[in-house]
This record gives sequence, C-alpha cells and structure tokens, in this order.
Amino acid sequence: MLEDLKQTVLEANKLLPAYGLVTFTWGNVSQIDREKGIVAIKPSGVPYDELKLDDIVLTDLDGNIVEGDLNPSSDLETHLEFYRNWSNIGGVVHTHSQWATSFAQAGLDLKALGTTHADYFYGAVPCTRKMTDEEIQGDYELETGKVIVEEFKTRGIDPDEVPAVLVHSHGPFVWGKDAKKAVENSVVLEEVAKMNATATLLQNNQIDSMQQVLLDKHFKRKHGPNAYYGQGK
Ligand SMILES: O=C(CO)[C@@H](O)[C@H](O)COP(=O)(O)O
Repeated sequence: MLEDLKQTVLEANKLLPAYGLVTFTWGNVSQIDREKGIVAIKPSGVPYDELKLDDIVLTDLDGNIVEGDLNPSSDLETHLEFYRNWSNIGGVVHTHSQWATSFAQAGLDLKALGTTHADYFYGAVPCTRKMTDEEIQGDYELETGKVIVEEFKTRGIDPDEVPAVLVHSHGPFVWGKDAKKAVENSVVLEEVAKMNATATLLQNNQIDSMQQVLLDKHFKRKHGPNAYYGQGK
C-alpha cells in the first residue's frame, strides 16, 4: 500500500549520502500521508545503497506498524511527535551532519548571519536545552520530540518559519512540506552551519597559531627525529 509514498521516502533517504549529510546510517527521512494518517520511514540500520522500496516501513501516528518486515528507524517517535503537534509539516529528516551537529554539541543556536540562512530560516535555528537524566533514561526518542516541541512553544518560534532544530548533544532535526523539501532544508542547514562556524572563526581572526613545540613534537613524531621542521623551505 501507499507505494508512491514509499517511493518518495526511499528516494529522499538516498539523497542523504548523495549530499554528504550522513556517515554509515546516521540519518533517516520520513513523510506523512495526512489523509490516511500513515507515516513512511526508513528502516533502522539499513545502509542507503541497499535500501529497497519494500524496506520502507509504514506506521500510524501512534507508532503501530501498518506494513513492513523491518524495524522502523529508532527515531520514529521523534518524527511522530512532530507530525502529531505540527499540522503543516509533511516530511522530517534527522542526520548527524558535521557542522550542524557541532553546534548542537556546543549547545549553540545557529544565528542568522546572512541571506543564505534567511532564505530558509526566519531567525536563529534554536538549540534545545539539555535533556534531563529521566528524559534520557525514559522513552528517549519520544522525550526528544517533546523537548523540541516545548522549545519552540517556550521561545515562540513558528516551526513553519524555522523548519529545523539542533538537539543539544545530539544533532539536527529538519522538516518541510514533504520529504524532499525537508532534505533541501537539511542541506541548507549544513551549509549555513559551516558558514556560521567560518564567520565566527573569522571574527576571531587574531587566533594564535599552535605552539611551535607542539608542532615540532607532532611533526617530528611523524617524520622522524632528523626531519627538517625549521621555518621556510
Ligand atoms: O541519532 C541516532 C543515534 O544516535 C540515530 O539517528 C541513528 O544515527 C540512526 O538510527 P536508525 O534510523 O538507523 O535507527
């Protein structure tokens, strides 16, 4: 059933490695058929290049499997929490893309620094608070979704205007009107995270080079005791 929906989600998941957003299987994409209340999502742990149409798992909004032999992504409950709370979104992406995840690990919002950001996100992309021990030890993926929805509510951010979030110590979740748009937003998020980090570094362009002794130590260790590591040449 819902073969077109599964095909859309299959193709969207295969875009993640194509755009360099994932290593191994560190990412997943879903899309919802709002009329039927059915979500199609990547199966857990399946490499993208092995992914087939019949591997895509269909669930209802309570997480009950409607069709599929494989386990749904471990992040299913987080995806479902978005679909249950935000009626305009149609597709969700989760990755551990390097630059966005770096901001999430640093607990930093992704500030709006330029037009590339502004074309997609109407203001800073928020980083959530740290989750409590109880939340982490509970239904972690469901609690992750609740923390995200709470963050947007508390800060008065419209998820339709800022279709992305950085989960503290974890990584980005991104959404859109459908899976393909959510993937596009994920690519842009990663790009602006890279620009943001570079701009931040440029702002602090007085940053000192590493200590010579440390450079010597490392270079010498790699190139042998008599390696030439003076200035010049
Ligand atoms: O965030 C995580 C793990 O930390 C997950 O997103 C995995 O990286 C992908 O899990 P599956 O979708 O394969 O279950």
